[in-house]
Amino acid sequence: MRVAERAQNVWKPKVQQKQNLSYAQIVTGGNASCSQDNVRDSFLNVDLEATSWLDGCFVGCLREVPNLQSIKESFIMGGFSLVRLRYLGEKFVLLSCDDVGVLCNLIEDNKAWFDGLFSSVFPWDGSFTIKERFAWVRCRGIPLQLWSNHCFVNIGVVVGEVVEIDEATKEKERLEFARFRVKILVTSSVSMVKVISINGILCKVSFEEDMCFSELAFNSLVGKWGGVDTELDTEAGSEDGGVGGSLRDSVGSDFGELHGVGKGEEATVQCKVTPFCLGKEHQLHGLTEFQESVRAAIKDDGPLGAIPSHQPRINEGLIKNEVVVNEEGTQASEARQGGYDGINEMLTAFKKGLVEKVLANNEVTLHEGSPVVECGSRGAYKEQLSTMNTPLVDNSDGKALEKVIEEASGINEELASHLPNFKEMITKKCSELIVKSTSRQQDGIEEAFFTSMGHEGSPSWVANSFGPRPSFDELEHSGVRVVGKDDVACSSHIGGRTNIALPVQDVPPIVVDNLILESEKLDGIDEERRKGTLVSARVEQGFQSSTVGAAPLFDLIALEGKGVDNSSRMHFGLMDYGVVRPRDSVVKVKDVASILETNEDSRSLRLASRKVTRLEEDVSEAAGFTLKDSNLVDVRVEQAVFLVQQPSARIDSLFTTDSAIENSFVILRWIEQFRKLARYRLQLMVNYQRLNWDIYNMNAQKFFTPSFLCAIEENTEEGFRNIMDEPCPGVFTFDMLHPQFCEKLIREVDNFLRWTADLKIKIMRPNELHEHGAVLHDLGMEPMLQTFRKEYIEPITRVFYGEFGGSALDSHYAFVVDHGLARDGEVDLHVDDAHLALNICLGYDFSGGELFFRGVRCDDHITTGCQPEEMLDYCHVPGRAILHTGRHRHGTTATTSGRRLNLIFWLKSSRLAKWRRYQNDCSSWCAECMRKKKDEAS
Ligand SMILES: O=C(O)CCC(=O)C(=O)O
Ligand SMILES: [Fe+2]
Repeated sequence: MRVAERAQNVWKPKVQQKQNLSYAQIVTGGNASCSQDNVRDSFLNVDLEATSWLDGCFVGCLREVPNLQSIKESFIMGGFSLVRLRYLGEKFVLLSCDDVGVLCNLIEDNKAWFDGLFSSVFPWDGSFTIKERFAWVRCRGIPLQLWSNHCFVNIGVVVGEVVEIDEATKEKERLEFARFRVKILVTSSVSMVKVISINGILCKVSFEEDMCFSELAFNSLVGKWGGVDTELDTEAGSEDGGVGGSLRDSVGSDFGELHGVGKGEEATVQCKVTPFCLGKEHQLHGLTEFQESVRAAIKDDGPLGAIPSHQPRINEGLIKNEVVVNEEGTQASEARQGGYDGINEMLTAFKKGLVEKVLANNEVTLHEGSPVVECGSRGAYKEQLSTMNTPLVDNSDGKALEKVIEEASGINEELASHLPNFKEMITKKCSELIVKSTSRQQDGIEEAFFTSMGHEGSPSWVANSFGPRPSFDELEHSGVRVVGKDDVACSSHIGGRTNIALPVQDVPPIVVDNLILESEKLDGIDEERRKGTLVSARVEQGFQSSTVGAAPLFDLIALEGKGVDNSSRMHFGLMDYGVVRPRDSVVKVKDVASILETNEDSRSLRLASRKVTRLEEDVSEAAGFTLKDSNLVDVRVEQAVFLVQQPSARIDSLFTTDSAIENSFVILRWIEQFRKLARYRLQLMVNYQRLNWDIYNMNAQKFFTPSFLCAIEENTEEGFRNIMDEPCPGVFTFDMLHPQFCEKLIREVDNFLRWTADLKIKIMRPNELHEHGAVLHDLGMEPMLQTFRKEYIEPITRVFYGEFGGSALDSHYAFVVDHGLARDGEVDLHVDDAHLALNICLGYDFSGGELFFRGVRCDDHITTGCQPEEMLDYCHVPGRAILHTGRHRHGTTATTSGRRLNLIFWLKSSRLAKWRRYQNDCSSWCAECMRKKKDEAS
C-alpha cells in the first residue's frame, strides 16, 4: 500500500505544530504572506479542536478548473459515492471516507480512474495551504455591442485571471450580466465598480461575486423537478401475473410515483436546464434529440398509453458505472443512426455495451446493476463442480467463479424447492435422453438434442425436441428476421443443418429454456419444429450446438469447450433480440466472437477478453472436420456460462408482449425514463449534503441488535426462530435495528426532507399510498442497502420464503414512511408490489399505526372475505421488524398521536416473477385458491 505508507510518513500531529502559529498563519494555514495588512497586528489564542476528522483524508488536485458538481457526479457514477468531496479552493478538493483507511485503498486500487480526474492525490497534512481560489463573477455594465469572449477576458483582468466563461454568457442567452470565472488570491474580493474604456467607449462596470456554484446549479433544478408534470412519468403497472395488482389497481410502480403524473400521459421532457447545471451540455443535447425521436415515433404509431404495463425496474445500481454503460451503448447507436428508428440495432448496441463492459479485461462484475452472471450447469450440478477444475472465468483469483457458483446455486435451490425430487428427475431424464440420443445417433440421424426445464423455470420437464426445426431460410421466408445469419449458417454447417445432433454420452442437461416460436407466418410449420430451445451442456464426447431458439430468460450464452482430440473446439452463442415474436431471439455468433478468445495451447475457448476473435476460423475448422469425416466432431464442452441481463433492469420483461412495435415503444420509453430517473437521482445525490456519513456504509455492529447479529452469524432456521415470533403463518417479527441507527436514519431522512422542502424540490415519495417519506436511493444509500439486503435480509428469506422467491431475491426498493398527524395517516388494505416486504419501525413515540393483515390472496381473490384465523393486528415497536409476503393483504390504522417512521424494503426475485408469469396455479399460496382446490378434490 504505497499510498498508505505515504500517508503514515507524512502524517504529523497538527495540534502541536499549530500551537505556536500566529493568527495570520492560522487563518492562512501557516502561510501569512498573503494575508491582509491589518491582520498582522492581531494576535489571538484559540483552543484548537482535535484534528482527527482529518485522519485519512486526501487532497486531490483537479486536472481541470473545478466544477464540483460534475466531479461529484463522476464519483457517484464511478461507484464512489462513499467518498466525500469538499472543495478547498484553487484546484484542490478534500477527499474523505467515513471509514478511515478505506480511501487510501480505494485510491490505490483505482489509480487510473483517479488519474483521470486529478493531476495528483496526496494525503492531507498540516503544511497544506491554499493561496488562490476561483470565483464566479457577475459583471454588469458592458454595452451589448462589446459583448465577446475576448472582451470578457480583458475586462476580467481587473479582478483576476479569467479561466472560464459561463455558457449562457458565451451563447448570449442571458444579457443582464456577463458571468465568468476568475482566479484570485484566496483573500481577495471581487466586488468593485470601475470605469473602463473599452475601444474608446467609457463604461462603468460593476463586479460582484456570484453565488456558490452548486447552490445556483441546484436552484436551477428546482423548477425542473418541481415541474413534475413533465418529469418522469411513471405508470403504475403491476407485474404481469406476478406481484403487482392490488386492491387499488396497484400500490405503485416499480420505482414509485411522482406526483401529478397521470397514467398514459405523454412523456414530454423539458431540457431547458441551464447549461451549467450539469456541465455536460452534450449529454443534454443527446437527450433532447433522443426524446424528439421518441416523440416522433409515438406520434406516428399510437399513444403511449397503449404500452403494456411492464414497468422497467429502475435498478438500484443505477447510478453507478452501469448507467454509463447503458448510456454509452445507446448513445453509440444514436450516433450511428442519427436517431432511434432502428430499434434492434439500438438494442444490440445497448446490450453489447453492457456485456462488453462486464467482460472487459476478464472482469466479471457481479454487483447490482451489471449483468448477472450465472452458471446453469454448475448451479444445477453443484456437486460435480468440485470435480471440475477448469476455471469458468479466467479471472486471476478465481473469486468470480466462486461467486458465480454461489449465486447460481441460490437460484437453482429455488427451483429445486419446487421439485422435491429435483435430482432424481434430472438423473432419470438424463439417462432417457442418453439412450434416445445414442440410438438416434446410431441411426445416423443428425438431429438436435434438446432438453428443457420447461417454460421459464417452471418445475416440469417438458418433452424434448428431437425434430429438426425450421432452417434459417425457412424462418426468413416466414418473416422472421435472422440476425447474423451467415455466421450462424456457418455453425449450423457443422451438423449439416440448423440444429445439430449430439451424440451424448454423459449429458447433465443444463437446461435453459424452451419456447415455441410463434408468428402468424410460421403457422404452416408444425409446432414441434417451432420449438426453440437454448441448450447448453457439458458433453464428454460429441459437440454442442447452439440453436436458433429463443430464450427470453437469457441474453447471452457462451459455451466453452475444447476438442478432446485437440482438434476442434466449440463456442457459442449470443442471444440477441430478433423479431420472430417479440420475445424470440436469434443467435448471433459474431458477437460471441468478440467475447471469446482462443487459447492456442489448450485449444480451449475461454470467456472474456476482446483481444482475439477467431471464432469463425474455429467454426470453419470444426465444420471442415465434420464434413470430411462425415462424422461428429469430438468436442468436449466443458462449461456453460450464461450472462443474463441484470434482472432488476428487467429488459427481459419488455419482451413478453405480443407486438414488436409495442415493445419498441416500451424500450424507448424505458430508456427515456431510465435516463430521467438517473438524472433526477444523480442531481439529488450530488447536491444533498449528508448529515450522518456513517450510516451510508454498512457497519453491522452499529446497525443491528446483538441478538439479530447472533442469529445471522449462526444462520440456521433454529437460530432465526429463536429470535422470532410467527404471529400468524408466514408473518415473522423480530428485533433487528439498533436504537442509535434508527435515530440516525430518522435524522438523516429528516435532513433530506428539510433540504428538499427548503429548495421546493418535489421528490418521489415511496408509493401511491404515501405523500410523505422518502426513497432511500435518492439520498445515495444504495451501496449500503445492497449489503443490507444481501447479508442481513436474504439469509432469513432463504430459510422462510423459498417459495416466494426468498432464495433468489435480486432487487429491492427501500423507503421510509412517515406517519403522524400532519403526515400520512391510515394505509388502506393493499398488497405490495413486491414478493416479500420487510417493515422495520424506526420510532418515535406514537399511538395508533397498527399494521393489520387479512390473508394471502392472488389477484382473482383480492377482494374476497377473510377468515378469522387469517386476521392479525400488529403494533409496531421501534427497532422491531415484521416480514411478510407481498401478497399478504395488509394496511395500517392512522397514527393518532406522535410520529411513526418505518423503514420498508420491498423485495423481489426476477426468477419468481418470470415463473409466476407462466403459472396460472396460485393454489400453493393463495388461501382462496387453496380452499377451492381442496373443495374440488373432495
Ligand atoms: O406504514 C406501514 O407500516 C406500512 C406501509 C405499507 O404497507 C406500504 O408502504 O406498503
Ligand atoms: Fe404495504
